[in-house]
Amino acid sequence: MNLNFGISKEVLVALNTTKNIAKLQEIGGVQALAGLLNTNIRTGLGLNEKISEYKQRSLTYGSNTRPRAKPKRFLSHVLSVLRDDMMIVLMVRYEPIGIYIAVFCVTIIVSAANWHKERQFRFLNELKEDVTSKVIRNGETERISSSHVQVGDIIRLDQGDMIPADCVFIEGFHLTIFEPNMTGTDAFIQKDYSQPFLSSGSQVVDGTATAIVTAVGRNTQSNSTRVLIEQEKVKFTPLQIRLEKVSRDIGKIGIVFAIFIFITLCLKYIFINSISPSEVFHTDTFGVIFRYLTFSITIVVVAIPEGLPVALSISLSHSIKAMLKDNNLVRNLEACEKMACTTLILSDKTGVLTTSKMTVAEAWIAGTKYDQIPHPSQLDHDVLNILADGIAINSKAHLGVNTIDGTPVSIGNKVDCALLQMLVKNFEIDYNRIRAGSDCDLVQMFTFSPERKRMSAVVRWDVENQYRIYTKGAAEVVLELCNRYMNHQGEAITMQQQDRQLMMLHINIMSRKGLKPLLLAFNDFELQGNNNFYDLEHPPEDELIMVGIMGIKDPIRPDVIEALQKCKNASMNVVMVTGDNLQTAVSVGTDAGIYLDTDHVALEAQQLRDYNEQQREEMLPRLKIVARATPSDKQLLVEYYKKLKHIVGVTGDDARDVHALKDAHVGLSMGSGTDAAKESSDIVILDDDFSSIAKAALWGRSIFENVRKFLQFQITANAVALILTFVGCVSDKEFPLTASQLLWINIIADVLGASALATEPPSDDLMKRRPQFAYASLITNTMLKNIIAQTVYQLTLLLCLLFGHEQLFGQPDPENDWSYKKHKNDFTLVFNSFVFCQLFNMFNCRRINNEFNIVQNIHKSYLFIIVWIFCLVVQVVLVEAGWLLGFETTGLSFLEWFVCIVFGSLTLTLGFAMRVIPVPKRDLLTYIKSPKFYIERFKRRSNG
Ligand SMILES: Nc1ncnc2c1ncn2[C@@H]1O[C@H](COP(=O)(O)OP(=O)(O)OP(=O)(O)O)[C@@H](O)[C@H]1O
Ligand SMILES: [Ca+2]
Repeated sequence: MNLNFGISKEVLVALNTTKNIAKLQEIGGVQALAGLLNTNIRTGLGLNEKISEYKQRSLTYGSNTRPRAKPKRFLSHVLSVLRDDMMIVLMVRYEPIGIYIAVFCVTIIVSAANWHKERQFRFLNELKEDVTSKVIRNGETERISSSHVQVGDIIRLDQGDMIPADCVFIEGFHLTIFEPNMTGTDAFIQKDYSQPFLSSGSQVVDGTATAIVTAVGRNTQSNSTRVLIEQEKVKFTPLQIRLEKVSRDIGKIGIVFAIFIFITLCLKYIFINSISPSEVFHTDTFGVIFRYLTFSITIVVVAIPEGLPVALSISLSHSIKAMLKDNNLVRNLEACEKMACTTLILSDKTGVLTTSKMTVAEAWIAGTKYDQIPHPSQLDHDVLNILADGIAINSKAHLGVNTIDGTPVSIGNKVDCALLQMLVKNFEIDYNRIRAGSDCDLVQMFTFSPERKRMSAVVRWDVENQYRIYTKGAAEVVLELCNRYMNHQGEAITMQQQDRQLMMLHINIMSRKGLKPLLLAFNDFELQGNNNFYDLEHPPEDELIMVGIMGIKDPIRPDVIEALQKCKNASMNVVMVTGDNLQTAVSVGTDAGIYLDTDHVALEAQQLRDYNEQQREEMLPRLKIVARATPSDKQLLVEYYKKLKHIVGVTGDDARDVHALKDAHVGLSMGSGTDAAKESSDIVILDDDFSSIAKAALWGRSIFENVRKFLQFQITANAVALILTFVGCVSDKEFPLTASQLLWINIIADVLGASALATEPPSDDLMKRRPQFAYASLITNTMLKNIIAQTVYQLTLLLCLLFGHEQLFGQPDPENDWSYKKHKNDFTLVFNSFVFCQLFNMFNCRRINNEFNIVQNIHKSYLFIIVWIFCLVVQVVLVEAGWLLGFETTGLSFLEWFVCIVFGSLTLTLGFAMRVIPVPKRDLLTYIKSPKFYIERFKRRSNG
């Protein structure tokens, strides 16, 4: 027990973990609980709660931050790179200083890349956990960061909110929460006095409530288990897994090469020096053999494309950062890759395709149609009052001002905000006065749901047992519930068949203009025997009196048309799924450019549900618009399209969209949407804009593209280096490239190449292609063509230099040629030409789809330029002054430098020539199956 509070942390924690109501009652219920926690269930933490007391609170009960693993420090990254066994082997041996420099460079660069990557993802994690909560403090509702929520805080929960900490229900209407369960059985649960315990991390799906916080941070039930789970799972994206495999396969080839080279070298040594078996273990021989071993290991290091996973990581983290600039917050790494493969997007209309800046454009009020909002003097007093009361009371929205810059902000449902705006601006009525007024004893609220497409509020009159219900909602739905309408004088008139038809006509006219027709109605009724309204399950929404229809305009976003066109070019289908009626949807869809051709289909969700499977399959490819849809329809659509082998992206903002968001390959939630939706999504579209989705696809595609660019570069360099070394070893040249040179080449081919090519900004051409097939070969035919051509060219060239050096340049004259120092000159020439070939080929690899402009957008690839210049400078230093560092090079003459540069730049010419040679469409590498496949097939054949 402590001094300030009447209840200990342990008791509170136990209360929520055991969900023990008896225990709560023993304490004396929530009211008493609040007392023990020095708080008030209506006004929240009090004024006298000074800063020191807030501190005392968090000292006693903890703070609401999620426990997390400590970030790895740079040094531990360095150590984990050094732990790489092969590096150690290279270091223990006495070697010229050059090798240490090389090892040092690799270590630092790889560690830096890993460290940077981890920081990036950590930053993202922080962003994605940045959730706010509404608390009542000093009687005012405040929005604070969830991490500042304290035990004893009274929090306000509305549809879509995330519950920030464990808490106990105080009061509310129809609170339904979605509790993600550790056992995987997620469930919707009704919460009230009988089930008052709310666990942190749950989402409010329906209703509203206030609750008192009882446990925060690591003391909450979900967090104590979550930490364990988070520590366990190291999740790789599918592409990462594939690249690991590619990397391993290439590594295996390298090992085979290395073993072969090792044996060849040893045998050659033994033969040439005709060493007898007894002399093999002689120290001299042993030293030589050990040197061969180190060399072979170097070959393995070169062969293993360590840069490949690094390239992907760099590309991923680079893309994620760039996507954030484009207002896409990536919550799940895998989503970036999947965005590249997405073939279909199920998009909401409101807010995504439209601006969601809603206004009332037209109205039908009490029997008269107005082409714009009427002046209040045009309306009967009673009519105006009922209209205003209905709008003010039957809504949870607010029009506020931004405290910082004074701009107006609207909080809550956008339709409701549009109506409030009309009250304030056109009718000059203060909705807050109505809400606070004596007429407004709100006893029950039936919040809006996309299924019911309407909402209602019930108020009690001063007169006993007299109540009034205000209902508003989708016009044709609420019209069904009305049997009377108000006329111009404010009298309730029974609705005849022809009246109803006329109303429908008005609704249709508004819809065809792309407006959302919203019907407002009310009814007075009596409820006998002091019935408790909290128990009322179904709202008394029948026999309503219709007051008016508001045509609400929601303009299309200006850049959406272009973005939709981009998706079309990229063969990404867009299907609009909306809760609006069919006519409104078709009108908006046509304007946006979704629904154009005669074979496009627009239908209501009900129709879709009624179709049989065959009808559906026939219609789905042409489907463009689904109207009157509920979140569960969205989920169904995801399922249908997945069956048709589509990679489906789905947008969602409502708490009820969580299932669709989770089921889809890529769940895209809206920045303005509910926390629940965000929590279940893979990408948060911060600005809600559809064009950001198109950009996400572009970045996703660019990841594949960049990995491929690097792959082409790396494989060429590897193949040439390995074959060259191999030929050198079996011939009389022994080591055409020394171990330190090979390591430098390794740095270029791996880490530097990865940094240069994996951070390339995407070109717009990417969005002119079909979506990436998720399991398409990573090496396309075009790449294969380039790899083979370059390898053949470079090898021919280098072997000519290696074996024909003297024929080409003549016998070096020791007196004139200052650079002639050792016989190693010809090796230096080979080394230098090799590096120059790679440097020029790096340009070729910038564009791997036969594009001719290989310097396109080069000014934006700043890392490419930096890396390239860095390589160039280091190379010149290594060649001209490398011997100082023990790098086993000699300087080159001007002629030799010229030759290296010309030979290197010829790779560009070759690259251009290759671009015109056509290749078959189907990836050749897909024909090559793993040995397992052939074994299986052989078994099948021999069996059948
Ligand atoms: N606050 C509200 N009060 C009453 N009725 C509403 C309200 N908001 C929307 N409606 C009605 O319910 C219908 C369906 O709304 P729903 O939220 O399902 O779709 P939406 O969000 O408008 O469209 P989308 O699915 O494209 O985002 C709307 O067409 C409108 O007529
Ligand atoms: Ca390597």
